Amino acid sequence: MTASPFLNIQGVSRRRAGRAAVSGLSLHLNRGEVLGLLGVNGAGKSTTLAMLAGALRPDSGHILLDGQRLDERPALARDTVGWLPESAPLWPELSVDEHLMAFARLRGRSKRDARRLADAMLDRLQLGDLRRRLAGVLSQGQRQRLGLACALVHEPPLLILDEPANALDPVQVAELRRLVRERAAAGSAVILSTHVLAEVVAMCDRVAILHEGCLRHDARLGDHAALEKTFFGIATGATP
Ligand SMILES: Nc1ncnc2c1ncn2[C@@H]1O[C@H](COP(=O)(O)OP(=O)(O)OP(=O)(O)O)[C@@H](O)[C@H]1O
Repeated sequence: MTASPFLNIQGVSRRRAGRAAVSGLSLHLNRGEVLGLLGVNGAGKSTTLAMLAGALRPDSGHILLDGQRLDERPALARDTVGWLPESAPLWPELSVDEHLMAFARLRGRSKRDARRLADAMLDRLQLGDLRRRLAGVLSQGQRQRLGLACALVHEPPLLILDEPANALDPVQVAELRRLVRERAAAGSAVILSTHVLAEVVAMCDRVAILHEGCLRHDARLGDHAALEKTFFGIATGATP
């Protein structure tokens, strides 16, 4: 008997501003896997990720995490998911350290546990020197790193990253790649959206391509040239 997938998206649709943003999406992901979600602007990537994080409700269809329906267990996303949205939701008047403590506590960790996790994350993302700095005065790349740290701090089994390399310098992009592979090796399922095909090749095991809200491709990753051909075929309409 095959075990059911950790993340199981079953025929999910969602309209936004009167138009179909995601249509009948079915997709699954196992622990330890890294899935890259690709698509042109407006393809429905962020809408999909927001639904997985429990921040948007599907109009129809179901999302199951570890066999449980997200819509029936409101706390499930909070406990299970780490989400870096397209623009990291930070409080300008809180410090880097206060953010990490707040996120770990919001995810149900004890004060002592939160302290341990926050310290580990400050160290891991080289944010130690910035720990007392207010989020409101961080550079764009530093804010992105803090957003990433907030998504990761409670060591979530499902990690959802919406364009995680945005604003990061090349050193931090390399660190991001290591971090993603590390989380997957530790048993997390990771789904990330990006516009950079090289990021998918560097980080992912599988790639899914959305076009006009519909899943058009879901396969194990080939090389860069094969991915480029598939992506442009779908994006330009050359692949029917
Ligand atoms: N807050 C919103 N209100 C209304 N419509 C929205 C909103 N956010 C997105 N949409 C619409 O939903 C559709 C899918 O958008 P979405 O942001 O999911 O695409 P995306 O693939 O993430 O795009 P991008 O690569 O540009 O970030 C688009 O038609 C977009 O205009």
